Amino acid sequence: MSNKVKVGIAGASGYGGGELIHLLLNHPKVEIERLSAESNAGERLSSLFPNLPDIGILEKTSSVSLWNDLDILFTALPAGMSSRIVATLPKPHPVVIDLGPDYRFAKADDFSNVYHMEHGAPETLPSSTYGLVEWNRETISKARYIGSPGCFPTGALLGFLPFLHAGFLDKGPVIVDGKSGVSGAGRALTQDTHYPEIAEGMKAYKPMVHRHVPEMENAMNLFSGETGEVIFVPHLIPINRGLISTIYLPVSDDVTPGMIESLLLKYQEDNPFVRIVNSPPSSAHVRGTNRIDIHAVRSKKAVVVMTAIDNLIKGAAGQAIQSMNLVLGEDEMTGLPLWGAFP
Ligand SMILES: NC(=O)C1=CN([C@@H]2O[C@H](COP(=O)(O)OP(=O)(O)OC[C@H]3O[C@@H](n4cnc5c(N)ncnc54)[C@H](OP(=O)(O)O)[C@@H]3O)[C@@H](O)[C@H]2O)C=CC1
Ligand SMILES: CC(=O)N[C@@H](CCC(=O)OP(=O)(O)O)C(=O)O
Repeated sequence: MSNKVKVGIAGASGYGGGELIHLLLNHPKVEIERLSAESNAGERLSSLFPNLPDIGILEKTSSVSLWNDLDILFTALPAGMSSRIVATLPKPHPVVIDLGPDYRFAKADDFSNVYHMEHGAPETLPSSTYGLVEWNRETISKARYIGSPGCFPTGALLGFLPFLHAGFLDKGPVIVDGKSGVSGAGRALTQDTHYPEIAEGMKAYKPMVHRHVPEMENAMNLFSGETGEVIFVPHLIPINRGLISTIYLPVSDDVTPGMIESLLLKYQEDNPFVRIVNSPPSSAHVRGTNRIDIHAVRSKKAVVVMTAIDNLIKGAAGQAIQSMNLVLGEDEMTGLPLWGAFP
């Protein structure tokens, strides 16, 4: 009998779910036991993802018995769905790692204010935590429910938190300019992500009102104690994968380039998926990896921090597996790609 950890994936027909399967097939400690979908329930995995092997038929997410005897359940579902599934599961049930937003806020009201819906299982929130691994390892390793961060908050928080934590921020807001590839919007067709609408053009969307603003502000407070404003404007750019964040941080005069360099080198030393690079990072250099590349420059009154991640890996499936590794007591890098192909 195999002594591998049994995992299930709810939402296996989407981009997040597909990337989880791709990565978990190369993970030495786990066996993928169950896969589910909604409109695609009944389809074979390889007909939905010809890049993946034919490992089974996707069942209906709402069949509760699917998830009972697993060790880990990944949910890659629209907002509100994973907590509704959790509410139906008899206890004890697997540790739940949600790629969506249901477990990103500690309070049900905060979730409801941002997502305009009820939380499906508020009684589970005290056993949950935010899955930003580099800043929350200890708590993640003991949590029952993990809310993996959104893709934009991942790229931004991992870039600006070291500076805030070190007390370098001067008065003023943190400004984040985010640029995401189209897979960030999920697999379902919409007019905004339809090929002619997005190819050969770029645009900002939801300036200042994106749902990732409260998520960033909440995590900023949690991990650095700062309560300031995050000004965030996301942009959709015509690439499949990749997310770039350019962050403008007002800093006091006594923060020298030498202090910035030592801070970032220590950050890299402590975090195996953080790489400090000596020129602005490219989405092409992190594609297919769980890395975040970071570069920072000092101007007269600010530090500009530039980060690049693969939105489907470090921004979603890879980061969720990094959390799973902590829950399992494994090295956090197990089964995760540090380097990728280029070009
Ligand atoms: N894409 C990204 O870069 C990132 C995504 N996320 C988050 O991860 C989650 C999944 O995103 P992503 O994979 O991109 O989305 P997709 O749209 O690609 O996939 C959504 C999945 O949810 C299923 N689904 C849709 N409606 C329902 C429903 N009513 N009940 C149950 N299942 C349903 C779909 O099933 P079917 O195909 O059968 O309809 C599909 O498996 C979202 O919460 C997203 O915000 C987080 C970080 C980054
Ligand atoms: C390009 C694009 O559309 N990206 C998505 C963010 C993807 C993500 O991380 O969303 P969740 O917070 O729901 O997990 C957006 O801006 O809505």
